[in-house]
Amino acid sequence: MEDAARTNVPRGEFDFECVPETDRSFETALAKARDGERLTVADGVELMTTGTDREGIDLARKERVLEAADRRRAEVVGDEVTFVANLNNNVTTACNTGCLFCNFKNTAQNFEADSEADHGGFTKTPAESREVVESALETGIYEVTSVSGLHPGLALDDEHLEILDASDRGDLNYKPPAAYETDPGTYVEQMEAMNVGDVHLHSMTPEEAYHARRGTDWSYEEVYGRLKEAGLDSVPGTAAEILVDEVRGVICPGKIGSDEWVEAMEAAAAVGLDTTATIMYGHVENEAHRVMHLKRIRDLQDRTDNITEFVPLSFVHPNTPLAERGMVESGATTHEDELMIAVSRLFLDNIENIQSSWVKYGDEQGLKMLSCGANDFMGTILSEEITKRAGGTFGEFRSFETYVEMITAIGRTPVERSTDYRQTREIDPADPPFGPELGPAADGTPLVPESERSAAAETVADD
Ligand SMILES: C[S@@+](CC[C@H](N)C(=O)[O-])C[C@H]1O[C@@H](n2cnc3c(N)ncnc32)[C@H](O)[C@@H]1O
Ligand SMILES: Nc1c(NC[C@H](O)[C@H](O)[C@H](O)CO)[nH]c(=O)[nH]c1=O
Ligand SMILES: N[C@@H](Cc1ccc(O)cc1)C(=O)O
Ligand code: SF4
Repeated sequence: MEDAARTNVPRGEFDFECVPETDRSFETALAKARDGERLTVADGVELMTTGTDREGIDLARKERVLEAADRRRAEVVGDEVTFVANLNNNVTTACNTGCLFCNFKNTAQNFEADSEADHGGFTKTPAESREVVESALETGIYEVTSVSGLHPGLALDDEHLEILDASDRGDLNYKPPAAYETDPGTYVEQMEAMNVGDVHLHSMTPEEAYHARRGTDWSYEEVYGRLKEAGLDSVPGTAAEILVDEVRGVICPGKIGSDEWVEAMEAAAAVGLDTTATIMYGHVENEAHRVMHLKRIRDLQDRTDNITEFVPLSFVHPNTPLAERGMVESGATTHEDELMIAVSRLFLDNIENIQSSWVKYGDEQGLKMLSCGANDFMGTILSEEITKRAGGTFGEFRSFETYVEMITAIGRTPVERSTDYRQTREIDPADPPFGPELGPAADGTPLVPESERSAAAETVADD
């Protein structure tokens, strides 16, 4: 009875050990933040809650936190707002991991060759992935981000397939690829397929790397080493969610634990790959969990120094199991979102770039975040499935023109960047047209996504 009640309690009523209580004061924490001193978790909690001495968010205090973060942003990275010309290419939505915040996935059984189910998901063969990337590359894109469901037929490479085929363990989340209507190939084959013409391949989250070594004694170094060989350039630090196991136990009990996530990220760093880091917040967790997560990321970066950006991902709730089961009624409020960005900037003194996601916040609030501590405004992405399927409504593409217009409207400088931020190009707003120039096939021509390209061609044909 108690168990059932607990899994259905609304937001804020979970039985967590970590709670936002401290013996510090908001004023002391803010003074430390303004002086650039390294913050403790207690300091971070004071800032994130605008003081544990008061109920709710104190709006005057919130403004002071945002101001401190905005000032820090200006000191660390100046007034430039960066963005990248990239494409999302998700390989498959088949996944049995069962994360309760996710509506991107579809039950893998529905993808089997003999299934009649109309599941609405997709799997791409390596050849299909290559086509998507090739076509985007022609338009001037130079990064492909690829994150996918943990398809039971996906293995690292042929050697991994052999190991999985020979195993009689029933707990490996494996079924031979031939059992599925569409064969996704192996991870290595997908990397090789997407590694077209100097494109930067940003793929294989720690959760995917875990899937790519299941049933073997291979280390994460071994796995990331082979993937790098196949063309992988950097690793998306998603699957982090909240790196506190009592929260993971509620929202993603099927996922790797926090320690293993960190282990995989360290391995990626050890083989010379850059990574990003994320937090997905605004579901069942509290402010203490958010700051403990930041601490784990800061500690990791102290050791690896390979995290190029931190990305707060605000939970999108409408179509998710968490919402459907009545475990949450909404995502974070705008005030919480702003504090999340600001405290990330102040707490993560060893990560230069804080990303504002227009997918999660929309244009207006996404721009506001650039004055709350964020300095990066994501990428063009061309297609988006994760947030859309969860019920997000902010679309799937932003053109360079839109970026330049938005960023200049808030008095900041638009700057095109490479995935790793090592290459940047300031854009002159008085010199249109605007298009990517940093990639191999990027000659400044404005980007037009595939859907609009065919629509435009039809219009011409109609005339
Ligand atoms: C959908 S997974 C795909 C990659 C891989 N299956 C994994 O879990 O790492 C990528 C990330 O999307 C984010 N995500 C999923 N559902 C979301 C939602 N409803 N709102 C916000 N972010 C979400 C999570 O942070 C998750 O780790
Ligand atoms: N914040 C979101 C991102 N961010 C990733 C960037 O687009 C880019 O790949 C990264 O900065 C490396 O250059 N991507 C999404 O699809 N959705 C987001 O909400
Ligand atoms: N795929 C993630 C976003 C993401 C991807 C790559 C990153 O490096 C960071 C964030 C989402 O939409 O939720
Ligand atoms: S977040 Fe990733 S692992 Fe979890 S259900 Fe969604 S696709 Fe699967």
